[in-house]
Amino acid sequence: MDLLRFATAGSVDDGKSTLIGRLLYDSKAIFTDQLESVERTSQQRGDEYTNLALLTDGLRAEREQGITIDVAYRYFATPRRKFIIADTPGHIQYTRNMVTGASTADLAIVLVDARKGMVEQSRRHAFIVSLLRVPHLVLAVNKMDLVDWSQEVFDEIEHEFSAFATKLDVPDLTVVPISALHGDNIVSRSPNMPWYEGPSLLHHLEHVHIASDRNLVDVRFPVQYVIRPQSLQHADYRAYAGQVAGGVLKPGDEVMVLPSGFTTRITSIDTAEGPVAEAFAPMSVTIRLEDEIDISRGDLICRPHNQPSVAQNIDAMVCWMAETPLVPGQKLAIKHTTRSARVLVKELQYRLDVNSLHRDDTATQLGLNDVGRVRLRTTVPLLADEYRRNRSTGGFILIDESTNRTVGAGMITSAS
Ligand SMILES: Nc1nc2c(ncn2[C@@H]2O[C@H](COP(=O)(O)OP(=O)(O)OP(=O)(O)O)[C@@H](O)[C@H]2O)c(=O)[nH]1
Repeated sequence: MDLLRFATAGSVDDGKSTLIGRLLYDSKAIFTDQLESVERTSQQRGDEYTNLALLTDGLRAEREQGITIDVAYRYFATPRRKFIIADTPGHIQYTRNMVTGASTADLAIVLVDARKGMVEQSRRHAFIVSLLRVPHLVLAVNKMDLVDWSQEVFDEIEHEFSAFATKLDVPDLTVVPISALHGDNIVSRSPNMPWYEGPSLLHHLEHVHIASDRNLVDVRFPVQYVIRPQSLQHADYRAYAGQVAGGVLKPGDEVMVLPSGFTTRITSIDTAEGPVAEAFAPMSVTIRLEDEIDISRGDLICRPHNQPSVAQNIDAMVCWMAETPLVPGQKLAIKHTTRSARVLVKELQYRLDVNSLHRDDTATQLGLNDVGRVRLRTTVPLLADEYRRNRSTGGFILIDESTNRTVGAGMITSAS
């Protein structure tokens, strides 16, 4: 069954937790005992309705014990599709959380409160969705019950948001009026808003076409592990494990290994479920090759006539996620696909104002949650594509070597 990964974004209290709770509740993915405890707590608190946010927040609280991860993943399924929700807490360090949650998403839902309309954060969220090139964007105008299900209010928000989205290069935008609390337009079309003719939110999530979002053209297989069994019996066995980042690989295909440049052929492709006749993104597979070539972690398998850049000069858009600013001259560690290196920040070309989309080329640093364009020089070459071509081989993270914390996320605009 096909899988849709999506992320949610909204300002505090826009109703993100309630929406996720509603989707889980209505898709019956909730364990009965968890549900009963939520119902009990709601009653104790004197809530008029079962407070679905308690469900999400309860799960979230569990996860927050585990410090390192900022994003919680939740799963649910309908007969049509499986879903993974990247649930990112809205308040603190929102850019960082959003980048983490949305970087691998097929779709992002930006929530706004119908009473407040578009606020600065809505613009920022939409901008980050476009920067990360999440292929599908949904604007969910929530709390329609609190504006009397008004078409006028909805139209105005839709209009304002669409106007901003056209400046952003958002390929696919759907706008849905909902009430997460009452379930309107979540699973089925709401009788309270007969003027709305589009799909319910879940219907859209189930039907949005994602198969063609994948890059099936450029074969990219960053090697994560070299598997070499110890036993003498299998002394000649060697296989390369990793996740396909692009293209379609098949046994018999001629391939090139970078950076060495040697060519050979694929003999077989294995998965946890056994051998397969072809592999494509985002499958995790083990590949065997005809010739014994010296390959190590961080190398990349591609087709001889379709290679990524082997580059040390990287121009990229960077979302900065640390309190201490990014400044030219700084040295950082970089993680790009399965390869690690160090970089020097050579130049900050401009900082982008996410509200006006204005480029400030007098900026001398990037602060927490800032986005800007930088020029980097790496210690070893990266096997890189432009982010717009491939989100895996075009993306990277920057790490502060003294604290080992992720301080930035980057999208490559050019590599040479
Ligand atoms: N009337 C009404 N209230 C809603 C709706 N959706 C959410 N709320 C209420 O809005 C408040 C905030 O909802 P949450 O789901 O906790 O908001 P959130 O965006 O998840 O907030 P954080 O988890 O803190 O980021 C709660 O009191 C909800 O009951 C809605 O459709 N209609």
